[in-house]
Amino acid sequence: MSDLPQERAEDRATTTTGDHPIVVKGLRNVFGDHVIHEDLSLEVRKGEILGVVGGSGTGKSVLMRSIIGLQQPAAGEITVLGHRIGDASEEDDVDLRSRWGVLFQGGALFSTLTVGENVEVPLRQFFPEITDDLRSDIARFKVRLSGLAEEAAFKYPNELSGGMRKRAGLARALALDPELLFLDEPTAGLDPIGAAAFDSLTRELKETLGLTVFLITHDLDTLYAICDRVAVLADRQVIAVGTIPELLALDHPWIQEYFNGPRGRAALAAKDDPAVSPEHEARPAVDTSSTSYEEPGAGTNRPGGTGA
Ligand SMILES: Nc1ncnc2c1ncn2[C@@H]1O[C@H](COP(=O)(O)OP(=O)(O)OP(=O)(O)O)[C@@H](O)[C@H]1O
Repeated sequence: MSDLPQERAEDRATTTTGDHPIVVKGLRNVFGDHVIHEDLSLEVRKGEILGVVGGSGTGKSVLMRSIIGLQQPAAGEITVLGHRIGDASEEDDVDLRSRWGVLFQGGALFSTLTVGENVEVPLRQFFPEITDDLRSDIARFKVRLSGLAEEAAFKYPNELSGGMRKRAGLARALALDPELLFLDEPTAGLDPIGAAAFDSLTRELKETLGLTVFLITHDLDTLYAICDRVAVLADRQVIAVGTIPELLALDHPWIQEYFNGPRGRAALAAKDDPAVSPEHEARPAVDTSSTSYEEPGAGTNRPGGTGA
């Protein structure tokens, strides 16, 4: 293991869950005889966007599912917002689940419901007492907050572009004003302009809403553009956590290949070039006044072809 996680292991002794809304210790996940995680530990800092990277099949999604209680680990302790996952009473469990939002790969929208109705699903589930009108108003607000025109609330998922579906999934993830946002490959399948716009939206929402974001991605541009730190999964563990410069200083072969390979260097060059950085988008990422269905962020200069 590199120096970075070792330092973090020492930090753990003094960790308060207030500073670290997500704390994972000694996690083990196994499917049959396939060990996915072994003694995996990770802490997510309050208010950060933590990028989670690793080769395909290293267990990024399984880690996320373990944190949100959808995957029962074979061993280990997961504490989210001060509550031990798996140990909470049913009431605490419901309270906890209302404090995070999740954008699954592909959006996971109900195809027979409109976007607005999709956003209303968690509102109905967790706040059954609110009126139909208020629920509908909240849903339309979340749709706008996610950078879609309000009219998109009345569309079905199959009437939307891939980028708009991601935003619709984001609107649903934001339905309950969460403290934690989990994003599983949010820019996968988006064109470079749509991906850059989604990155900017994520950063802007994190800052305006005070979110802590756990973001699984293969997209190097996303890592450079918006992540405060990056956690690297390899060899069944989180082998390092740090800023990209900190990770680049490590000599782990996968980290070097990932960040210093041709795509990594291209993403770094793009970040350092003011002409192509996300701050220079022609349109704001969150355009709550827009009434058009045009993909938000059109006019960005994100370079193409950098998704790993
Ligand atoms: N329910 C399950 N039953 C059996 N094996 C599973 C299950 N869920 C995940 N796995 C296996 O666990 C491993 C890790 O899967 P996971 O989806 O977390 O990988 P990942 O790092 O997110 O990959 P990718 O980057 O390709 O999305 C894979 O080998 C996968 O086949």
